[in-house]
Amino acid sequence: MVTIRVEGLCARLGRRAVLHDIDATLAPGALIGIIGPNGAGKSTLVRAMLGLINTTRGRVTIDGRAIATLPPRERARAIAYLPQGQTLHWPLSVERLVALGRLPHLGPMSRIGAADHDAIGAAMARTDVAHLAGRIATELSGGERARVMLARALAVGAPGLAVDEPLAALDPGHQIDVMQMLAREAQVGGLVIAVLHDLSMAARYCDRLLLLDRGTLVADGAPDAVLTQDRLRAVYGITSRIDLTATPPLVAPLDRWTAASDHGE
Ligand SMILES: Nc1ncnc2c1ncn2[C@@H]1O[C@H](COP(=O)(O)OP(=O)(O)OP(=O)(O)O)[C@@H](O)[C@H]1O
Repeated sequence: MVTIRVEGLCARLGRRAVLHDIDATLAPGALIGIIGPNGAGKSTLVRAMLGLINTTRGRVTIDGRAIATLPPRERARAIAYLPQGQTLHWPLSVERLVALGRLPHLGPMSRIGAADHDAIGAAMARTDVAHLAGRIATELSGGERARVMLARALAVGAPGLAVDEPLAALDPGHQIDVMQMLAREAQVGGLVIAVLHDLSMAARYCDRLLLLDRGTLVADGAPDAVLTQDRLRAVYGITSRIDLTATPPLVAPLDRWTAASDHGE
């Protein structure tokens, strides 16, 4: 089990202040969605939680230890990370690519063993890529590649999992598979953090949502507390239809908000 604590976190990228005074404790056993418009700072927050960028103020701890002091391999074993829209440069087979997820567990001279093979096989089965094992990863479709990269993250077998836009490029069936898989990871005690743009999926599967707007955490709570029409209008600039009591819950963006929207014009 792993807990991430973010206290008064501020971050700059280049000359731009990107995160402003973020406070949140992310405890195990929950699927936590990070939502917000393009450029709001979602990926930056995830990267800051993993110690992958320098922060200007505040601190991040993993199980009470400052992230900046954790050796990279230890951090990688604690929280597996699927970055947004990775490009592949090397023509590796799918199986070898997924096997890279085991690197944080291997010493410089050690070889992959039975436990590693089990983790690789299980990760490929869970992301429905076992049938692609022998294919060259650079020759896959966008959605197939996305699932292979997710398999690599799962193969780590870490108690924490941070995935940045895991649904991008996936067909509806595989989107549901991935969200169900993330929810199951959380149910068995994992800390699962997912950057999402699909608000219906976020409402349906996440236990908690963090809503970012221009680098500020403007809402943090259960989906029904966070996803309101007023908030979506203020943050995304849209009108929406929201029915969180439906099965499954629905959040449908309708239109760009304008002053006329409030008068039904
Ligand atoms: N290397 C960089 N130098 C300067 N600014 C950057 C850099 N990388 C990102 N930014 C800016 O930081 C802000 C936050 O970016 P971030 O990628 O965290 O947003 P996001 O919420 O994940 O967006 P998206 O939904 O588009 O993926 C944006 O305004 C972006 O333009």
